[in-house]
Amino acid sequence: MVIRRNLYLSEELNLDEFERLARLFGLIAVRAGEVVMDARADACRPDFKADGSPVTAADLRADDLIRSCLERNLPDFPIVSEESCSGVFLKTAERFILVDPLDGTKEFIQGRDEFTINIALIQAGSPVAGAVYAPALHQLYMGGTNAYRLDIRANEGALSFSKMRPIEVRQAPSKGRRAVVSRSHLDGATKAWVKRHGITDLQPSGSSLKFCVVAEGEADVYPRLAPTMEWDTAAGHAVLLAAGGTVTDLDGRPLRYGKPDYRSTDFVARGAPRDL
Ligand SMILES: Nc1ncnc2c1ncn2[C@@H]1O[C@H](COP(=O)(O)O)[C@@H](OP(=O)(O)O)[C@H]1O
Ligand SMILES: [Mg+2]
Repeated sequence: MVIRRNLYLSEELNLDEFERLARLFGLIAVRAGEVVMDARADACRPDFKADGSPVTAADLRADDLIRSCLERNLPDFPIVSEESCSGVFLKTAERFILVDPLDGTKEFIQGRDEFTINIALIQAGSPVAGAVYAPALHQLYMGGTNAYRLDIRANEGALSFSKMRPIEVRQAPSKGRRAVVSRSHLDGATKAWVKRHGITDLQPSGSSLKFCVVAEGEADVYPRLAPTMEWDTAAGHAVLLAAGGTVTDLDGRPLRYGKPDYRSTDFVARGAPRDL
């Protein structure tokens, strides 16, 4: 798939800026997904970063591609990416782009399909546009003003945005609520939170897909009382906001971006259950 220069600036003029950005991020994420899938054979030989987390050739190749596409299309936007984070804290940037070129690296290495490419725009500390793409599942989620899912056929030459469908959170049932939880990082505090709220229906999932599951009304809540980085959550957060959900810290304040070291706090992502 070819991404034309300045697609963001020249096309889709009838869309508002956040919708155009979400689509541009979707296009770039799908292109990066091809790179990740091509590198899947090397996934069983990861390297390890200084913090002990795994990194594969796929992470690095996708990161290169995403950065070069973003720099061509949005030259004025600073980029913070998991794999090429310069360590410079962009506190003064009103707008910046957060990238996780491969989220769910553990799932990727283990041969599972729940891994994603994530690109989001942060404006004044909030995610205002984002795309999450799961290449092994062929599922693209985009959130700007509205949220959409687009299922991609293998070897599709060009993305057809006319086939995307709007998604929104569901009204939580009074009984039988479902929580989506981390498959690889399900910790004791999150288990206790779920138990305290009387939820027994747990859906394990890898990567930022957890936000998308809530955004499309397949689950009611995603509690995360374990560490994440801002690039893990920004794109999924944008999709969920656009679908009508919320993401707050444990005191109920909206989760914000642009913190020192890009470390997130614990959070709860919700569809529509205001009492959870
Ligand atoms: N101790 C830790 N500190 C910071 N982030 C952590 C962490 N342990 C896990 N994570 C984050 O949690 C993400 C995966 O969460 P999950 O397993 O729920 O999908 C990882 O993303 P990557 O897979 O991109 O490294 C990683 O960034
Ligand atoms: Mg990640």
